[in-house]
Parts: sequence; structure tokens; C-alpha cells
Amino acid sequence: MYVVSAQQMREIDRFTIEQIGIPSLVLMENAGVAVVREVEKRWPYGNIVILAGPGNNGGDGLVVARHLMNRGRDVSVWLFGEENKRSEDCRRQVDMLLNCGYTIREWREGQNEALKADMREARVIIDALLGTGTRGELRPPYPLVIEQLQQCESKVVAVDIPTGVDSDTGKTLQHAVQADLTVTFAFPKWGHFLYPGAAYVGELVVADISIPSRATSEFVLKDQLLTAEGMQKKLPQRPRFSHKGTYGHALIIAGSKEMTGAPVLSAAAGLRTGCGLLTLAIPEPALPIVAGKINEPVFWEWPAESGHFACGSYAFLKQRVSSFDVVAIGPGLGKWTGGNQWLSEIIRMVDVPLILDADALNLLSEDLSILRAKKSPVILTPHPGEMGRLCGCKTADVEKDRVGYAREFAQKYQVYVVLKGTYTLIATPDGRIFVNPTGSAALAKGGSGDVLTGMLAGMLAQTEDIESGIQLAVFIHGLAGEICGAKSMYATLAGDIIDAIGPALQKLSFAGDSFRTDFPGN
Ligand SMILES: NC(=O)C1=CN([C@@H]2O[C@H](COP(=O)(O)OP(=O)(O)OC[C@H]3O[C@@H](n4cnc5c(N)ncnc54)[C@H](O)[C@@H]3O)[C@@H](O)[C@H]2O)[C@H](O)CC1
Ligand SMILES: [K+]
Repeated sequence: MYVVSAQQMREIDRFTIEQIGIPSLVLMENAGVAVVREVEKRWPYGNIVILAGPGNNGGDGLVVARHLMNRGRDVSVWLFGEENKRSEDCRRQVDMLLNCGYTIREWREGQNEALKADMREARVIIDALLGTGTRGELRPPYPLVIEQLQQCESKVVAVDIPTGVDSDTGKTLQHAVQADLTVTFAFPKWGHFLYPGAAYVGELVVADISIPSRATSEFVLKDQLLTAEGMQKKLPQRPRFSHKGTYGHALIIAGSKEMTGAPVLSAAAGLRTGCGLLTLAIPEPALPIVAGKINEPVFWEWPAESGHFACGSYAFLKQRVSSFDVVAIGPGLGKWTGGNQWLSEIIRMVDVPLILDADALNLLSEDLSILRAKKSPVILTPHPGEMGRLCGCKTADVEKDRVGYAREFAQKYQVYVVLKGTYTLIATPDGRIFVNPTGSAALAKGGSGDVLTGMLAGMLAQTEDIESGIQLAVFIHGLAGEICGAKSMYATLAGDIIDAIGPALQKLSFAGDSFRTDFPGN
């Protein structure tokens, strides 16, 4: 499913209306009916207050009002903005409501107490004040209305996007509506996924409003949201007539004398994700400890220098490197003098997909030019701090423009970037972005990155298509996090995420129509 900007959505709308001939009022009707459906599903009883602005977002809200009133629900409608500034379709909706004999209350300063009282009593408040047409800081009376709304106990449903959240950047204005549910139309917008605005969205529903695919195909849309349906189709088959060789051989190069846990987590996660064989390369003094904690991998003892991987011992890797389907380097490596050189030699040698994580990213940050020697697709899995080091900027800068940093780096160095965080982003060398919707706060703990690296290795060992392998690993990692989060958001350990990989795969394999991911923020 595409993720679009407000401008792209407007162009798709215009094409649908002008070239296809679907009247704008039909799109609006569909949008309003979709909101009604979601409201009635969740809150079939209780009174409803509708706050409608002067633009088409307000028009959508008036459609919601009409349908709920038709169904006999107790609805009060408050209309904002001056009459002469209303959009044409909003005006038509006002007329339709009045022609039905329904009442609309136009907001005036003197009536603010009445509005407050109405909102306090409401089971549900519909925010149809402003949508993708918002420009600049909110002008009065919206800041006041939002403050009042925030003091109510009612459930809040945002039409398209919570008022005060920028639909392209996720930036919030001084006042923004905190929604429990947002129903958006045709495609999700960037603001639904980017912090801080994303935290105002609540549950997100993307409703079909009858935009035909012809209208979409007219435009170059390249960024997408991963969906359960799409991921299910890409899940590698597990035929009965198969053996361990069928599912690939992953090599994970990890660990140091001080860090013996990370390699265990990555290896276990890789094997649980389904690869047939997994070899774990460990520096010599750490090997007995690591091997004492896990039985299933094949171990490869690597000469060490002060507890870290020693340079100059690549002959064996050179001989064997093409027998692996994927190589992952990073968890628990630590940092040491000569580390960048060591990594550089490996990057030069590996001719299968290569995943760089954790300390491999820190070693890489010392000299990024070693990436130029890569012979195969490279996948980097930074968290925002590591992304900042790679780009030579602050973590906060990355957080402000996750999409921009991930996309630019991926294109500049011709690598895949998996930028971790709430809504992990996957950026491709040709400049596309995939947004992952799965995950939970249970994943916010040390070790969950090591698990993801192992899962990427385990999945890429099995899949021919790199992009699909990355998407699957990221999506299933998030699903496993949701399963853990349902037990406890606090008490989850990285090992629990590994235990949840099986149930997550099971959930995805049997995903039917009812499957929905829990968007963070619920
Ligand atoms: N395909 C679709 O997604 C469809 C979307 N619909 C809805 O249309 C809105 C966008 O409508 P538009 O008229 O362009 O803009 P808004 O209603 O968001 O706002 C315009 C309105 O607001 C005033 N305004 C702008 N900025 C401010 C501000 N800072 N303070 C105060 N007032 C402001 C401006 O003057 C205008 O009067 C989209 O979100 C969907 O909800 C269609 O209905 C169906 C197809
Ligand atoms: K809104």
C-alpha cells in the first residue's frame, strides 16, 4: 500500500474527479461513510459531537453527521469558519443537512460554553476541523477548541489526520488533537508514521473511497507501507520434500571477550526464522562461553587480538565465503584499533548479501569509504544513534527527518538501510522507502537489535529476493514484539522475542481477512 504526501493525494483526487469523472461529492460521501462504519463498529451507543471546519475535511465531517442522524444517533454538529470561506463541497453538505431538517450550530464566541458542555457529555467527538489543507499555525478559535476537547473524557476520532498534525512531516503545531482513532482515505500519509504527529493518530484505519488504480498509476508513487497481506504472499514456502540445504546457510560474525550474549541471541533468532544451517564465527577466547549457551550453530573459532577479531586471518573465510548464502557482522564485536581495516577486508571478500549491524556500523563510521569496495548487496541496520554517527550528525537530527536521512544514505552509498525505531523504515539503493507498521514498546530493550540481525540473516538465507527478505524479517520481528507486548510491555527480554518468532510466523502464515497489526500508539 502506497504512502503519499498531501500533494500526491490532491493530484490523485484531481485526476479521479476530472479525468475519470467520479464527482468530488462521491469521494466525500465515501469518506464520510467509511468514518461512520468505523465509529459504529466501536461505539454503537452514546451521543456524538461533530466539529466541522470550513474546508473539505469539514465536508467529510458533515457527511458523517448526516449518516449518523439518519440512523437515529444523537448527534450535535458544530460548524466553524466564516460562511464565505467554506469550500464548495462543504457548502453543499451544509445544504444537504439543512434540507434533511437536521440542525447545525455555527460556532460563535458567545456559544463557547454550550460547545464545552456538549463535548463534555459526548461519547465520541469527531475531529473534522482541518485536514491536509492546513497552512501555518492554527488560527482562533481552533487552539481554544482543541484545548477544551483535550479536557473531555470522550473518545476522539480524527477524520483523515488529527487537526494540528502536518500530514507530510508529522510535525505538530502548538495545538494538536490527540485521537483514539484516525480514519484516513485511499492511502496513508507520511504524517501518520512520523514522530511526534504519529503519536496523535491512535489506531489508524485506511479506508477505500473508490479511487481507481488507473488514477494511481498516472503518478510515480514509490514509497509503501508493508501489509500483512503482502508479507504473507512473500513468506518462503516450506515444502515437505526439503532438507536443511533447501533453506540456506547463514554466517554470523559476532562477539568479543566482553560480549558473549549478543552472538547467542542473533544465532538463535536466525535459526528460529528458518534458515537450514547457521555458522557462528567467534573470536577464540569468547568461543567456549558462547558455545556453552547454544547448541545448534556450527562454530568457527577466529584468531583473536586482545579479545577481538584479529586482522590478517582471512584465508579460511576466502575459501569458504561463497558456501554461505548471507553474512551478518556486528553484534557484540566491540570497537578496537584496526577494526575498520578488519571490516574493510571482509567487505572486499564477501560476495553474498552482507548485513552490518551494531559495532560493525560504528567501525564503518570511522571510514565510510570502505563501503565502495563492496561486491554484493549490503544491508545496514542502524538505530537513530548509529545513523547519526554514519551521517556525521546528531541523533536528534535523524529523528527529525528519518525518511530523508535513510533515503539519502541508501542512495549515496547504494546500500539498503533499515532505520530502526517505531515504524522502522527500509530504504533501498534506488531511493524507495518501505514503512513497517508492526512493533511494540516491548522491543525497546537491549538485545532486540541482535535478534533482528539474526532474523535478517535467517530470512535472507532462504529468500532469493533481498528486498522481500528484509521486509519479512523486519515485519515478523515487529509481530514478535507485539506478541511479547500483549504479555508485558515491561518484562520482555530479547530471548522472549526469539520465542515469539514461531508464533509470529504462524500468525502471518494463517493471516486471513481479520488480521490487523496493532499500530503503535494504540
Ligand atoms: N482523497 C482524499 O483523501 C479526499 C479527501 N477529502 C478531504 O479533504 C481534506 C482536504 O480538504 P481541503 O479543503 O483541501 O483542506 P482542509 O479542509 O484541511 O482545510 C482547508 C480550510 O482550512 C482553513 N485553514 C487552513 N489552515 C488553517 C489554519 N492554520 N488555521 C485556521 N484555518 C486554516 C482554510 O482557510 C480552509 O478554509 C482532506 O484532509 C480530507 O479530509 C475529500 O473530502 C475526499 C477525498
Ligand atoms: K481532522
